[in-house]
Amino acid sequence: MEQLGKILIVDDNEDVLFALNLLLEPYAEKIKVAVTPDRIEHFMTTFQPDIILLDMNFSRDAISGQEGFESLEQILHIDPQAVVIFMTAYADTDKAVRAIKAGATDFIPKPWEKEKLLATLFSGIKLRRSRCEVNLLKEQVEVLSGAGSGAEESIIGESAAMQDVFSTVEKLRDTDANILILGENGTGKDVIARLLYRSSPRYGRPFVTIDLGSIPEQLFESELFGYEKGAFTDARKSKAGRMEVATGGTLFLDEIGNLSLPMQAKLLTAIEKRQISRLGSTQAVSIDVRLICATNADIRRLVEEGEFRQDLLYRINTIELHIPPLRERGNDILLLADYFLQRYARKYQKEMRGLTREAKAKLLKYAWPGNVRELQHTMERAVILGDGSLLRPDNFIFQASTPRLKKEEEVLNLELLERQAVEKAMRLSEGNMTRAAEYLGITRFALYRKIEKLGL
Ligand SMILES: Nc1ncnc2c1ncn2[C@@H]1O[C@H](COP(=O)(O)OP(=O)(O)OP(=O)(O)O)[C@@H](O)[C@H]1O
Repeated sequence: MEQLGKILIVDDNEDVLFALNLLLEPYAEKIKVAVTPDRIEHFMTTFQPDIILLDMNFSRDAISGQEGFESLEQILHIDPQAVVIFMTAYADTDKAVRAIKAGATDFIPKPWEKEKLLATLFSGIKLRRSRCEVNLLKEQVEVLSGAGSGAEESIIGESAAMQDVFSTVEKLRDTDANILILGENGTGKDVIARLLYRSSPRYGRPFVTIDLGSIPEQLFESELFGYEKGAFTDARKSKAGRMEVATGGTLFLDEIGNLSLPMQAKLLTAIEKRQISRLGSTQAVSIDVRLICATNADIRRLVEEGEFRQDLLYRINTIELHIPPLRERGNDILLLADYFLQRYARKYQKEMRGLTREAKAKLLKYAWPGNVRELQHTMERAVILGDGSLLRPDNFIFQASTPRLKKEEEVLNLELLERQAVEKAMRLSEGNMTRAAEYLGITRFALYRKIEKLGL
């Protein structure tokens, strides 16, 4: 049987309340009654009714309907999507017209005819549902209008490493698989996430981003799942969470490594059940999102250290895309430098054509720990401060001038490993050389030699 949702009846006549309760109980999800209008606000925030049956006349002034109009105004102020159906024993068309003009949905004279009352309530609930849907669509449109940003941006990359990335994106063109994008800061994970979205069957539907690195932990839940009015002190009106807004489309969770363990559990449940509940609500909402996640963290190490749930990782990494650091993209550095030079020369109206040979060599030699973002900022600074038609080496000043060791190289560097082992053994043995040598499995004499060699 079709359901009427949650109904709030506001009437001071106990017989009316009793009769309505009896009549509507088989059809309603839940019914609450308020015998005075001053209880309306309480029920609007705690119960969030779908339909409100409102008596026009309370005791103060029995026939003008004034109190009813005041209550209607109060209800619509709290929830502009509210469906309010007026009831009065003094039915007259003038008041009905006034009530509809003031925002009521319909009007029922008392005593009512059962069939007519039910028909009015059923069209009321339909209206309520479509109003809520329209509201969600409006939020989605807002999101969509922001999703195009960056669409006109070119993605530069001719190196083999980037061509690999593009060919994987191409293979994923018609799939709905969840993707995990891994890469250092500034490598272009966000750019690739948007490319995946634009080449997916969900293009044109919402693309919703949450940067988990930039929102405070206590807001994660309300951002992801939304909340009902009154769920917490500042929740003055209900709001759909990003998962709900993304429904039918794509949800991009940036910096997923920042998600706390309790939130990981909630996200996992939402993905598995394909439904969420807004904070302050017990009603489940179905969601259908394609997940793209990104992180610069070593996610497998986080799993080993118990900081990231393995089962969640399996859910989000159907396909893993590794975005190479800029220092592994060879000549792409120069292509990107040229691209940013043109862009900023246009922006700052400078007559700049390119870079000298020496400047190019300097850019190619540098390790770019901040990757494409660092190159972009470097070029912007150089264009602003530079003069002449070609940028020279002295237009580029880097913080780190020697190439950094790559992470894996650091891990495999024997001397570094030896130094760390000796330092650790000394720490554990609290300076006792015999014990330290035992920890390391070498003689005391060999340990002295090592300490000398490593300059410890
Ligand atoms: N291949 C590319 N071609 C052109 N511009 C790029 C490319 N890759 C990245 N960019 C630009 O570099 C900047 C950093 O890229 P993006 O924000 O996508 O990196 P990220 O890996 O998501 O960074 P973070 O780890 O900080 O989230 C952006 O301005 C982006 O437009």
